[in-house]
Amino acid sequence: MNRLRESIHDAPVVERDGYRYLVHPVSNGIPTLDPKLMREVVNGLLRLVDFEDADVIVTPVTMGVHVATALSLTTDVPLVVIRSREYGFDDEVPFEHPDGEYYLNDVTAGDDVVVVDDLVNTGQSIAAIVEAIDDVGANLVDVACVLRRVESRDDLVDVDVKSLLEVSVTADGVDVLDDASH
Ligand SMILES: O=P(O)(O)OC[C@H]1O[C@H](OP(=O)(O)OP(=O)(O)O)[C@H](O)[C@@H]1O
Ligand SMILES: Nc1ncnc2[nH]cnc12
Repeated sequence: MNRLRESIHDAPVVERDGYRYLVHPVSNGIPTLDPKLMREVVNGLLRLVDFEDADVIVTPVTMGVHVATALSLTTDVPLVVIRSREYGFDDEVPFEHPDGEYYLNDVTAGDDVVVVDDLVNTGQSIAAIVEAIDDVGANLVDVACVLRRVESRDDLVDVDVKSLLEVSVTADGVDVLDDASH
């Protein structure tokens, strides 16, 4: 059974400032995240992403962390979380993110990096992260997310993002466009 696809149809949609927000266990932490769904997500991403030679998995706060943690536990690839708080370490790299200033730590030149997030919509967040990783001289191996909203796909500049499920959130509900999760 494809739990991820089913979970999309069960997910509530709330409207916030004219933006349709899909409330999904993976991308919001509510409704309750079933471990079986999480396992399916992890197994799907393991098939999609090349972790073989990765030195580090990078994810931004907040809702990419549990996905990246599960992948780190499964692959033994260490994890770095991009924070919105400054720690002041020597190699800390501040960068502009759509949500304000973010900080990349512990990724250095030559590292092979896999970027993971729960959801990509406009791609602006991912684009900022990829630029920061490029600026420190690290190599981008793969960028992957669980859910890809396609409404704003055209805003995404020059970043190849793999996703388990492409979804469209319309006034009539949520459509699944492409499913790579099984
Ligand atoms: O492709 P974009 O349009 O840039 O949007 C994608 C970002 O939005 C979500 O984070 P959100 O801002 O909801 O923050 P959160 O993870 O702290 O909930 C998601 O986790 C991505 O990081
Ligand atoms: N966490 C999220 N859930 C649903 N839609 C989103 N669009 C951007 N972030 C989102």
